Amino acid sequence: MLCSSYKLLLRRGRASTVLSSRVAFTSNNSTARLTASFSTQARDSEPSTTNESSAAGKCPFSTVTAALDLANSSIQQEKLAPTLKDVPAVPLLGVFVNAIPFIGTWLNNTFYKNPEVTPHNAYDTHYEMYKRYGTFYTTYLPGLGEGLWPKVYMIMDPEEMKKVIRQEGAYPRGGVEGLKPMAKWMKKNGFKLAGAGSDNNGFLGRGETWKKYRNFMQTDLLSPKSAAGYVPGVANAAKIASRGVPHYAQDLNTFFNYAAFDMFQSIMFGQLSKLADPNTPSDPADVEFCQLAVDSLAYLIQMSNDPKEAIKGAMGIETETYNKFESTMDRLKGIVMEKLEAFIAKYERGELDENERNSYFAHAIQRQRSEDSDIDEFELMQVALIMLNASVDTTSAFINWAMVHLSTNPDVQEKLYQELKQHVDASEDGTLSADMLTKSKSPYLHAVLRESHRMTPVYPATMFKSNSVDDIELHGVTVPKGSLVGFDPYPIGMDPDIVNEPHKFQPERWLGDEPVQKRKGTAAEVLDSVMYRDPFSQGARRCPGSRVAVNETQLILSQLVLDWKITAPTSVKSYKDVEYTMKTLLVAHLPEMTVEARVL
Ligand code: HEM
Repeated sequence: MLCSSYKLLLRRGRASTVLSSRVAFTSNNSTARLTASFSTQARDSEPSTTNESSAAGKCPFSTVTAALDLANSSIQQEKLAPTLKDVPAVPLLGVFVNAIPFIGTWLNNTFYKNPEVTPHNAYDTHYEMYKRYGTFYTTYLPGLGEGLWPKVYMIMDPEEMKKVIRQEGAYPRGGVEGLKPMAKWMKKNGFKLAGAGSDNNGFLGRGETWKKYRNFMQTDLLSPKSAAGYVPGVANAAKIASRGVPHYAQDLNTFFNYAAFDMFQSIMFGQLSKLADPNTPSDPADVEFCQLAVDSLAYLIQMSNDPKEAIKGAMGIETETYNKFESTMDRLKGIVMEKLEAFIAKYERGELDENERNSYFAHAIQRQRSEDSDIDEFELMQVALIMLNASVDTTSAFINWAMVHLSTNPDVQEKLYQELKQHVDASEDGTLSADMLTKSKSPYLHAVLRESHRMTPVYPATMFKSNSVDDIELHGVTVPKGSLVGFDPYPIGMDPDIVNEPHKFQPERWLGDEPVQKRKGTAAEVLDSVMYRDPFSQGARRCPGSRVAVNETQLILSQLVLDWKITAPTSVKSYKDVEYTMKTLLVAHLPEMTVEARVL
């Protein structure tokens, strides 16, 4: 769930073509120097945004200058500090000139030349934008930006993004804000989470309603201690799930959705749903829920990403996609509410077992029933529904990409196996524990996930924030209060001027202090910023499920690597041979793998 609507402009693809010329970065032999690249030289006054294109022509339908012709690119002459560039766009549809009926493609090909966006090319598109517009540009994304010109400032400098976060105020903008159809569905269903009056959009908005439910939701979930408390249950769920992998070798996408579901069920209810192990019975309602969770969010994101859908939605039109979304959510709600009611009844009868009593939901019932609580039981169930809905294909998307890299880099998989094996060999019962997964105990495991995030983030732009409090200076440009600023860390991590052999999966880049020291003072230094580290965003809206999602990912990958040697077919040599589709996030299409048992 997240930066949903942005996916628009920027989707998919392998960043197979890379450029050596770059805005904002200057090369000193092979080493690009940071000093210049991210320096923020103050300007006397706010410049108008510039489109430094060599204008193939003026579009007859707008005042916008036509897009940069790459052959005549002036990028090489770019100054040291990034100059704000402006992506050519049309009113309402923004950069999606193609979406204009009948003449859109001609118009775009002739004048605008904006990259075509498909559900399968986010990585390529993001890199292409970097190539054309550098590290600081304005783009126009309906469904994300607001109004006639849905403007979004895109930046890549972590220190500049921190300034935006500091200007967010008490009610920061959330990635979920663009999910208007979800707010509509919640209202139709009488959810208090939907907010009311001036606090419209509730949990998805930026007011007291968000704060109230966010506080309730993240308690017992987000702190390191709370998340660690769920590790034994998740480890158990992962161990059972791992048994199912040979059965799902042809359909690992389903396997990881089931595994993510199983692991989160152990957190939420302290129960073992065992969907990923076909040899144990499972509840058909759980199987149906998994599919509904994946489908409902995919429809939701599709509505935010498709400019026509976004505009129709803003006009109150219920499209075919909206209707599909609504019926999927209705069914999902039916399943979830029944499950929650059954759990509450069991709680009231005092029949929960020890694992269930220690679960997130059992604690949440206690908190909801405490004297100082301002949450009623229906609100509690709404919070749980949102969490359950967000817990399946977000986590599985993250795991999928790591599996792509492990299965195409057997040496990495072997090294990870050796690291993990020494821990389980030394343990009493051979079970993975929270202690084994710390960075100091399992540095290679952490490095594998960091490298996977660099090359194949679940979405290239990790956060969209608004400077709600005041105007702000970004790279010397005054950005008016209330602007939307997107942070796009992906391209820099894939730039061969900054990262050696960026298409090679090398966890060693993140091992120990030496690589960090080497990056210091170079353009690559930004990669060590906390802002570049993971896909969960930053600030008060950072994903509340981030810690448990990381634990789940580490546990299932570790268990799989301990139990099996998993190898991609020879036709899939690296992540570049793996297609992907934008759903809730970028979902890698996992190929059929060879699964061989390890002998412990
Ligand atoms: C690897 C898996 C996951 C990724 C990559 C991910 C990523 C994100 C991101 C980027 C955001 C937007 C943050 C922002 O607005 O700045 C977000 C929000 C959210 N995530 Fe996650 N997430 C994951 C797993 C989960 C899980 C397991 C849950 C279950 C609790 C969850 C629940 C939510 C909720 C409820 C929000 C909205 C929070 C708010 O607006 O305050 N996510 N997530």
